[in-house]
Amino acid sequence: MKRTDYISWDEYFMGISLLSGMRSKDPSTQVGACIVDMDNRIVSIGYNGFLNGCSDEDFPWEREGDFLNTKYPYVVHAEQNAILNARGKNLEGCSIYVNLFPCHDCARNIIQSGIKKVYYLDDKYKDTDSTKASKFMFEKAKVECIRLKPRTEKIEISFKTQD
Ligand SMILES: Nc1nc(=O)n([C@H]2C[C@H](O)[C@@H](COP(=O)(O)O)O2)cc1CO
Ligand SMILES: [Zn+2]
Repeated sequence: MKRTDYISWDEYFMGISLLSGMRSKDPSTQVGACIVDMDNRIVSIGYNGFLNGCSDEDFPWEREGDFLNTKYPYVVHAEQNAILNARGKNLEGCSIYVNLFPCHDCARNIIQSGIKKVYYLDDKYKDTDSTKASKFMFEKAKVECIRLKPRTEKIEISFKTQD
């Protein structure tokens, strides 16, 4: 008889986003994104971090202070990294799973890339103009935004072996 406690597609893809976000070195917010095609194949993955080929040590993780001394001008968002990691593959009709609602900059890129669905978990910046602009653009561009309501709060993975 087949197992009944297997994880759903949504839990699987959001789980992969969360696991990817665990690679992030951002001390305050870790974000992961997973792009999936219409056949439930993973096309690309990303998380928020500094620039390829540059030492992380050269950039600040500060949230406050002079703009140039904060992370904000330098950090590449998870969604943006996922889109760019696809290396130009056609993303038309794909979905993106991201554990935090996309900012306005990522929203523009998501729309322009052809992604048609955004699955998200957290909306902690919902009162910001950036998120309001994202929602306005997604609505105009007919990109569907779906807040996932997971069945469980936690999924555990184990590296334990049986030998
Ligand atoms: N959707 C998102 N994807 C992301 O990758 N990020 C990243 C950018 C920063 O590294 C961090 C937000 O930092 P903070 O302002 O919560 O300390 O998360 C942020 C958002 C929120 O719009
Ligand atoms: Zn963003």
